[in-house]
Amino acid sequence: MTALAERARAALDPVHWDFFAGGAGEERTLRANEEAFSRRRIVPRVLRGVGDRDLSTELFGTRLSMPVLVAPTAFHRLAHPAGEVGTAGAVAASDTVMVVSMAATQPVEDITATGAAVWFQLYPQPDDEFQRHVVKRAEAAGCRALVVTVDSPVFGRRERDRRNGFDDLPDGYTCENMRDGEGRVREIGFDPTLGWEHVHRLRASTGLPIVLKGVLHPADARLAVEHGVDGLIVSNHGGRQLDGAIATVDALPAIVRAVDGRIPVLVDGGVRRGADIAVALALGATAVLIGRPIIWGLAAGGPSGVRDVLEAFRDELDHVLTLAGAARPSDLTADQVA
Ligand SMILES: Cc1cc2nc3c(=O)[nH]c(=O)nc-3n(C[C@H](O)[C@H](O)[C@H](O)COP(=O)(O)O)c2cc1C
Ligand SMILES: CCCCCCC(=O)C(=O)O
Repeated sequence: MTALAERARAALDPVHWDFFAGGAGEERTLRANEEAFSRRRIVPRVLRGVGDRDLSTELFGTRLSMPVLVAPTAFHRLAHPAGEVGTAGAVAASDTVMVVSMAATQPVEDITATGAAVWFQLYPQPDDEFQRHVVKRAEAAGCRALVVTVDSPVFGRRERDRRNGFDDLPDGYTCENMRDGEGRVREIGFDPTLGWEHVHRLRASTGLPIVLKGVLHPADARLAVEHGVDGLIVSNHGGRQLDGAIATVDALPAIVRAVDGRIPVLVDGGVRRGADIAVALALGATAVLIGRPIIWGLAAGGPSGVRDVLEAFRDELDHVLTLAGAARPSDLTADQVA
């Protein structure tokens, strides 16, 4: 465990630590994500006159200062009283993008009011009318893209949570963006009957870019492009859904080949160091998302802890790029990963 994770663990209620840290089943996929990055080796290029580096990256009309986004994660107020608003403040200061979870514990309007660039994550909701309501609210709040999580036809078996009896937010906390037109908080629906027609309905209901999160098979990546999706996140939900699923960096190359540059491909799961980001970029990802380390920063140090995590990733990536002979993320190539 990293020193930061240890500080977070010390700050958190043990049941909440298990919720944040845990995965599904035996947590094979949770471990596999980090192990798969650890196995990769970078093959540096030399004498390339790298000079000043430029880490900035554009996604759907937003310029990010680095190819690192904050992944959607639930329940930030359980990590720190500053909650998602605190995380967003750090994201604004680091000039990148926060993907706000549908299970956020603060209203999306308060989160975008920090000035952070925000995308809104949505579990596809079986009730179309309610889903339209949530999407319109995210649009009105200024969210710049919708991230639709497609790896959760049912909720994963989180054995730590089952042992701890943790199945709901404690009193005093709610999923603030699950309120319906009457202001009542709805349960998040998980529906195994949903298919591509659901994406069509969503496409018809919003002009925002739609990014599918949780794609691991190249055939699904091809279908996503055919169905008019604007971007993909190669993700296994940080090992919280299908235990035994392929590690994300192992799935990435085939998906990049299937997409063939038609839409951006992002990846998350197990990204812990600047070298992991460089590997993902070299294998064709446009950017990565960070899940648990952001929560550890928030739990251990509040908004400034999140800022420290983001700036550490920037610093490490810049260092790795220089040593690998790349002035920009796009200079890295797949032949630089062994
Ligand atoms: C505590 C926690 C809550 C999460 N909540 C959501 C969520 O609400 N929606 C979602 O699409 N993914 C959710 N995820 C998955 C993350 O978006 C992301 O895929 C994963 O955390 C990346 O792996 P990493 O934690 O190893 O960086 C959650 C992950 C964690 C650890
Ligand atoms: C009952 C809804 C809880 C959503 C929690 C999100 C989460 O932990 C995850 O997606 O992982």
